Amino acid sequence: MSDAPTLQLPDGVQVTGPLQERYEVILSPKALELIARLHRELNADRLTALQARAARIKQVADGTDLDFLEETRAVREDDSWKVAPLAPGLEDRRVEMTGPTDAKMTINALNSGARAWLADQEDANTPMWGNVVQGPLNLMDSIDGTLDFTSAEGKEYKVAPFEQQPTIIVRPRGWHLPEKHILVDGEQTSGSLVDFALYLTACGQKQIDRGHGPYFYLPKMESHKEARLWNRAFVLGQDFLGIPQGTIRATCLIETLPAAFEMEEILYELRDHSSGLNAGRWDYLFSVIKTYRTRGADYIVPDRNTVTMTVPFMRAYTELLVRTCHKRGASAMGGMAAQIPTKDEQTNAAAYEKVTADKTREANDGFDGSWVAHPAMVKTCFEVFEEMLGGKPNQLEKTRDDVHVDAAALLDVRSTPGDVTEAGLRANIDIALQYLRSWLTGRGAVAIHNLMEDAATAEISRSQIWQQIQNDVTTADTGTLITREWVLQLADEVIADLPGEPADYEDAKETFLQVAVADEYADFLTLPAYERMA
Ligand SMILES: CC(=O)SCCNC(=O)CCNC(=O)[C@H](O)C(C)(C)COP(=O)(O)OP(=O)(O)OC[C@H]1O[C@@H](n2cnc3c(N)ncnc32)[C@H](O)[C@@H]1OP(=O)(O)O
Ligand SMILES: O=CC(=O)O
Ligand SMILES: [Mg+2]
Repeated sequence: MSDAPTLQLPDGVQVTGPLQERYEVILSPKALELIARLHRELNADRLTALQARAARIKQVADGTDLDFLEETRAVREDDSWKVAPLAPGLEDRRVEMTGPTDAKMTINALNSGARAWLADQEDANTPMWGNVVQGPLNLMDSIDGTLDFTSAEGKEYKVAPFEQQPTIIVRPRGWHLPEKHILVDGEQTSGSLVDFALYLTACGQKQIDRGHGPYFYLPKMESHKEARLWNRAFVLGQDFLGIPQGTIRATCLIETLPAAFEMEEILYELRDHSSGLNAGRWDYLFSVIKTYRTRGADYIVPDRNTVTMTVPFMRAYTELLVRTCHKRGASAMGGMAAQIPTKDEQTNAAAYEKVTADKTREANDGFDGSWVAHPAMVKTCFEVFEEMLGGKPNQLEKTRDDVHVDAAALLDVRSTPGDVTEAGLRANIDIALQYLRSWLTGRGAVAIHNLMEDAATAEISRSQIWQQIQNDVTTADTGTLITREWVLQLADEVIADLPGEPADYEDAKETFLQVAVADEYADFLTLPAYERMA
C-alpha cells in the first residue's frame, strides 16, 4: 500500500480530512490557495446571505407575502439586456443526465448518449470527505481519458471518446453547506466554494483546451444577491487562473420560491457567465412548504405524489421560467421526472409513459431540453425533444409572450387538488427514513419504491410531516389528527417493515427526529446529518 500523500498548505489553510492516494492532485497548492482567497473575500457575505434568508422567512411567517422586488424593477423592465451567447458545448442541451460522481456512475453518465451531464456534488451526493475529493479526481481522470473501473463481478468500465461524451456541468453544493475538513484562518469553509475551486483548478484549463469550459449548475439560491456572490467567485477564479472573463458558465437552478420572484435579476447578475435557468421542481416544492410552513390551511400541500407539474402553482413557475429565459437569450432547462426503470413489465411501461408525458409537456412549453435520472431514460427524452426541435439545437426563439404570471399565481397553493392522507404520511415517513439511512452511509441518491430519491425529494417528505404536525392537520382518509406522537408510532411501524434490522435505522431515526418532528424547523436535513459525519 502506498504512503498517504502530504500536502503543501498555503498560510492559514488546514486540511483535517484523511488523505488517500492521489488526493494531493486535487488538493493542490493552487486549489488550496484559491479556496483561501475565495473564503477571505466571500465567506462573510455568504453568511450574511444566509441570515437574509432567515429574515425573509420570518417576514412571511409574520404575514408579509413574497412579491417581485420594487428595487429591481428597472432590471425587469429594461428590455435591452441579454445574457452572453451560448457557450461551446451548451448550444444543444435536449437531454441532460444527472448523477453522482463516483467512478462507475461517472463512466456510465459519460457513455449515456446525453448531450450534457450534471456531475452532482449536491442533491445526489453525500458530502463525505471522500466524495468531496474523489468526485473532482474522477472528473479530471475522465477528461484525461484515464478513468476506469472494475466491478466486484469483474465488469470493466471505460469512458467513450470525447466526441461521444456529454458536456460536463458540475453542480457544487449550495451556499448553506459548510466544508468542515478544510479550514481557512481556523474557520470552516463553504462547501460551494470548495467544490467550485477544486473542479476549476483541476479541470478548468483542460476543459478549455478541449473546446468546452468550466461549466456549473448553481443550486438552491434564494436571491439575486446570492447570484452576485457567485459572479464574484467566478471573476476571482478566472483572474486567479489567468483565463478570460466569461469562460465560466453557470446555469442557475430556480428551485426556491423566493428565487422565482427574482429570475430576471439572477440572470442579470450572472449575465456575462450565464448559460440559463433550470426548473428544479423538487427543491422548489420543498421551498414552497418551507417558506410558508407556518401560514396555515392555505399553504398545506397535499400528499407528495399528487403534486404534479400541472397543478396551478407549479405550472405558473415553469411558464414564467421559460418566458424569462427566452426573453434574455438564455437556455430554459426542464427538471427531473423521478421515474426510473423497474424490473416489472407493467410498472416499467408506466414509468416510461410518465417520463414521456413530462418531457412532452416541457418541450411544448418551450424548454430547450430536460433532465433524466437514469441512462435508460436518455433515449425517451431525446426523442421527445428531437421531434419538437426538428433540425434546430434549441428553441430559444419561442419567446412565450403569451405568458403572464403574477405573484398570486406563484403563491396559489390553495388551488392544488388532493388531500393529506394516512397513506401519504406513511410514504413520507418511509422515504425520509430510508433516504436518511442511505445519505448517512454515503449515498446521496437511491431508488425507493421505484422512484429516484435524493436530498431534494427527501426534503419534501420530512417538511410535509413537520408542516402537518405543526398545523394540526387531520388525514382525509382516516380522520386522524397528525401529532408528533402518532408520527413516532408510525415511524416504528415503518421501520419494522423496512429491509434490515431496526438497529440499522438508529442514526436515520435520530436525524428524522431532528428534521421532521422537532418543534424547531431545521433549514436543511443535510445540516444535522452532516454533523453526524466524521
Ligand atoms: C432533484 C434533483 O436534483 S434530480 C438530480 C439529482 N439526482 C440524481 O441525479 C439521481 C440520479 N440517479 C441515480 O443516482 C440512480 O439512477 C438511482 C440511484 C436513482 C438508481 O440507481 P441504481 O439503483 O444503480 O439503478 P439501476 O440498477 O437501474 O442502474 C442500472 C445501471 O445504470 C447506472 N445508472 C443508473 N443511474 C445512473 C446515473 N444517474 N448516472 C450514471 N449511471 C447510472 C447504474 O450505475 C447501473 O450501472 P451498471 O449496470 O453498470 O451496474
Ligand atoms: O435539483 C433539482 C430539483 O428538482 O431539486
Ligand atoms: Mg435541487
